[in-house]
Order: sequence, then C-alpha cells, then structure tokens
Amino acid sequence: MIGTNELLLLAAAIALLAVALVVGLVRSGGRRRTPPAPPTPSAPPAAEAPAPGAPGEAPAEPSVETRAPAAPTLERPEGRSSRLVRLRQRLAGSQGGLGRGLLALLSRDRLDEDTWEDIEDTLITADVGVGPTQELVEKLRTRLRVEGSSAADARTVLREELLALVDPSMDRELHLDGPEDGPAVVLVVGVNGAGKTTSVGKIARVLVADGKSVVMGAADTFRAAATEQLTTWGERVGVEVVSGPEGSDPASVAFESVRAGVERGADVVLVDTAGRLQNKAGLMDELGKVKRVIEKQMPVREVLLVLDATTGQNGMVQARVFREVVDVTGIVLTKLDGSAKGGIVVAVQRELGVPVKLVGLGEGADDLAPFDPEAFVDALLGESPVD
Ligand SMILES: Nc1nc2c(ncn2[C@@H]2O[C@H](COP(=O)(O)OP(=O)(O)OP(=O)(O)O)[C@@H](O)[C@H]2O)c(=O)[nH]1
Repeated sequence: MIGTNELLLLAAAIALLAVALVVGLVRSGGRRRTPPAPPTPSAPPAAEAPAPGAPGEAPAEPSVETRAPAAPTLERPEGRSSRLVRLRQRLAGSQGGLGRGLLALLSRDRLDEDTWEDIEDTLITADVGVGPTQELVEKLRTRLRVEGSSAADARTVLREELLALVDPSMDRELHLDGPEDGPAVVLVVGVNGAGKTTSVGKIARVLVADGKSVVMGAADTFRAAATEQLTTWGERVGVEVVSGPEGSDPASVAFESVRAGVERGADVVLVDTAGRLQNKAGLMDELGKVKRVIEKQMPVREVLLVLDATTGQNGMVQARVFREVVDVTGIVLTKLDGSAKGGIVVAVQRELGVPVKLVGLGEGADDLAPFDPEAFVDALLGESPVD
C-alpha cells in the first residue's frame, strides 16, 4: 500500500518535472511564438556615403537629411475624376475669351483684310506666337474660301484648326515606368517663382491619389524656404522629403533622394531643383551635375520644365535657355487660371518641340491636371465641359 507521504512525494516529483519541462521549452525557444514586430516608421538612412560624382565633383554632404513625414492626420488628395471635372470648368472659365473673340470676328458678314488682321492680332495678343498665328490664319482663310458656305460653320472649322495647332498627336503621358530595380526619377526644373516647388508638391499628391509611393528631393538648396515648402507638401500626404542645409550641394540632395527612393522601394522620386538663371553656364553646370549624379544610380525618366503661363515672351526666353541646358521631356504650364493667354501652349510646344503634359489651374493643393488638347480647345471656344 502506498502511504500518504509517498503520495505527496509522487505529486511533488510530477510537479517538479512539469516545471522543468516548461522552463526547458522556453529557454530553447523552439516553439515560442513571437508576435510579429510592429512596423517601425522608416528610419531615415544615415547620409554617410559620398555621392559618387564625376571626377572633381563634390561628394554628398553628410548633412543631407531625410525627413520622414510626421504622423499627423494625413490629407487624402482629391481623386482623379472629381479633380478633372472641377479643373475643366476652371479652364473653361479662364480661357473662353480667345475663342469668343475669334468667333465674333469670323462671324462677320464680310471677311475683309481688316478682319483677318484683327484675327491675327487677337491670336498674337493671346501669346500664340507669330509663326503659328500666320499658319492658322492661312488655313482658316483657305478653308473658308474653298469650302465657302458648304463649309461646316465657322466654329467647327476653327475648332478643327485650333486642335491641329495644339497637336493632339503628341505623347503627353507622364512616363513613370521606372527600371525593374528602382523608382522612376522625375527631375523638375524651371526658374524660381514659376511654381516649381508647388508643382512638385501637386504632382506628389496626384501620384499618391493614384496609389503610388513617392519620395521627394528638395534639391533647391538655394532658398531655404523652398525646402520648408516641400516638407510641408510632403507632410500633408505622408511623402518623405530628402533635404540638405541651405546652400549645400544640390547634387548631393538629389543623389540621396534617389538612394532613399531605391531603399524604400518607392515608385517615383520627384527632384525639385533650383532655377537660378544667373547665367547659362552656371545653370548648365548645376543641372548637368544633378542629372549626372542621379544617373549613377537610376536613369532620369522625365525632365519637366515648369513655366508660368502669365509670363508670355519672358517665359519663352526662359524655356529656350532650359532647353539648351537639359533634355526637357515635358512642360508643366502653371497659373493658366490667372491668364487668358492660353496661346502660350501652342507657342511653347512649337519652340521646344515637347508637349505640355500638365497644367496648373489654381493655388489649391489639387489644382493640377493632365493637359487634354480637346478639353483645352473647347475651353478656348467657351464650350462648357460635358461631364
Ligand atoms: N493661381 C495659381 N498659382 C500658382 C499655380 N502654381 C503655383 N502658383 C503660385 O505661384 C507662387 C510661386 O510658386 P512656387 O512653387 O513657390 O514657385 P517656385 O518656382 O518653386 O519658386 P521657388 O520656391 O522660389 O523656387 C505660389 O504662390 C504658388 O501658390 C497655379 O497653377 N495657379
């Protein structure tokens, strides 16, 4: 018979064995389930590696910093369709004058020389440019003479010819298909005040709204406020901004922003640049170096030139200088809402041989639209959008 003492001993032995087993398991860690680590906010990388520029080029400065966006409530950028409807209406509101003026002239009973001169003046005043104006007037004269009363009405002829002038065949897509192993890099250039930093911020929002991940590089180190401005744009929609101290090497910031984009697996890196036009050689040196240094890592997919639509001929002079300095692939025409001179679209495309891809239509954060030739010509003719 087993006595009470023996029973107690047996129970104590079983308990000890159980405790030993549990402790052993925990130590070995063999079956321990560790909860997945919570996602940590992407820590900014140290900027210790130098930017491998061409011989003689300054290395990246260690002071380049990345600012992961703060985590306040993020804004949700306006979705594509409502933005486009809204901006089409705004375009029609700002541009209707030109088409109405032309239609009034073309509807006169007699299209005499004075009237054709008035038509030319109207087009030139709207910044269409002398060459395209003469071309358009010639075509209108021929068509209205040859087709006479059998011609479709003047509005239809004018619409067709304006559309031909704006050239719907140009490729206006923003090419953001990066290489397989990295982001598409977009370099944004233009003189200060044209709306460059604002446009970079707006493009970032459009991309975020389209579900893309973005990093922005504040390589306009000339003006500290530009960096602050871009940082604010980034914080609003949760886009990381890479920046450097005022006066630091823009190429270093550009290099680090692309590196951050690669490390984060971003879809797009947008690089804002300084546009000091002190002289062409200086600009060429600066932008040339920025581009070369970026291309040590990734090809530059798009070079967007930002031009202010309200600057007319002055803007054209700037455009020419930038064309000589970098291979511009597209134009962002800002402040079209503040100018009735939409003819600049035609003039600048002719001058540079590159399409207007985006238009700025206001100071609001989502006031940027892809340029649509048909909608633009309808706006010129004062036709309300049908959407
Ligand atoms: N109405 C209107 N204003 C615009 C548009 N785009 C930019 N702006 C305004 O133009 C001003 C200049 O814009 P910025 O983005 O600071 O110009 P920038 O070229 O970057 O100049 P820096 O920051 O000096 O390099 C700002 O007040 C913008 O709000 C637009 O499409 N329409």
